[in-house]
Amino acid sequence: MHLTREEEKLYAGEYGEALETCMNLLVSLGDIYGAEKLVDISSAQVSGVSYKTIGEKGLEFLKDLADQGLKASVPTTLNPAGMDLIRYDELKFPKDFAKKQLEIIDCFKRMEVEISCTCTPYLTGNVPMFGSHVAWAESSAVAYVNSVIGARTNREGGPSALAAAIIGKTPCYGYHLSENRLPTQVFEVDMELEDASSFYGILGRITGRIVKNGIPYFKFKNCESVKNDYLKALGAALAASGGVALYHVEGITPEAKKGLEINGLEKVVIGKDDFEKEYDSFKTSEKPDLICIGCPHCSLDEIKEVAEFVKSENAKFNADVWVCTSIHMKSIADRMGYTKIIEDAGGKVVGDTCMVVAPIEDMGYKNVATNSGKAATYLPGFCKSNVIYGTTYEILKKATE
Ligand SMILES: C[C@@](O)(CCOP(=O)(O)O)CC(=O)O
Ligand code: SF4
Repeated sequence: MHLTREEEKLYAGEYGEALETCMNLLVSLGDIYGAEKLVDISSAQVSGVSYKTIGEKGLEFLKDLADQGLKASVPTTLNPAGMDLIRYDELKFPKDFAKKQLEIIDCFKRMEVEISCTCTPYLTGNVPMFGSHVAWAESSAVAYVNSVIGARTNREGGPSALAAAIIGKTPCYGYHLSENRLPTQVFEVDMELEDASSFYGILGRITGRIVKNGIPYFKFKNCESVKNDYLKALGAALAASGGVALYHVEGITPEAKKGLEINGLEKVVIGKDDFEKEYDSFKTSEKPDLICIGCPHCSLDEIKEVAEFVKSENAKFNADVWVCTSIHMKSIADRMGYTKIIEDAGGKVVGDTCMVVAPIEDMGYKNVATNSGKAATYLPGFCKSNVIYGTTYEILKKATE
């Protein structure tokens, strides 16, 4: 890989061992994947924040970097933590877990990483420009920023995104190069799109399994009903059930709008039967003990939908309801009165964390209802939960029965 003189110095340890370690990680990755050079990034999104997912080893690694005085050199946001960083006691997060989680957060703070703790940084100020290079971790955020925004990132892991944030560069290979951003398979959705993010979660689960780590190109019938929140749900499910980092939607996503060659690609038609089969796989008589909305983290509109459910149904929840979001979005929901409506009905607007990275299995939750295709894919493995799947309305309704 070609390095500039300055990069060579970093690599040779002339600016200290800590920066050398970061540089080493980036150059090794670049060498493995055949990058010719490093490229400047305009932002980073770092994952690997929950004590549940990184454990003691991860905490020690972060402490070591922070102790050596390393700092992010580009705007850098952070993935969800394992708990609400304000209300962890009230929400009954285990005390020793909370202590460790706060230590992790302290490390990131010292490294000047924004303690945003959200997987939807593109809703809270980390919005790269079309075509710009970034180093993002968190598979749903990667899918969104590549596909909906048209910025360029590989599916980074926590350490490589952090190293890129510190150096301000990432190895230029994979999705950073135009020739690797072309569709590999066409999916024609041969039915009217439903006006629900759970529909897109199912679509993402089905097509993700087929396309694996390729680049799907979607053809939809009634594109006008597609909202950003639905693309957020689609990308998240695609990235969880397959290894997708980028997808295109005809007439909607920016690179598809500029025109992409799809002649000669294999075409798969997805219809009602496929959806029914997938919904059937979740049929269960279990009653949920936790109902979770917000994977990926809720937009303001999605929080409003829950508040409107409460108002129109005059709802009182008799199971725990978590509406997971960023503290940015929560503070607007507080102002708009949505939080009060939801919490007066017995729900909680939970900041900074989610049902997957929180230690819900240690908090006594077994049967978890979700409207997210991604959460439905990860809950059994990450949290040993049984999954109940449905639209926002359907799963909230279960909390009132
Ligand atoms: C499951 C996931 O959304 C959250 C866990 O990630 P982490 O703990 O931030 O590494 C990660 C991912 O899909 O990239
Ligand atoms: S599991 Fe879902 S809510 Fe949690 S960090 Fe990943 S996308 Fe966000």
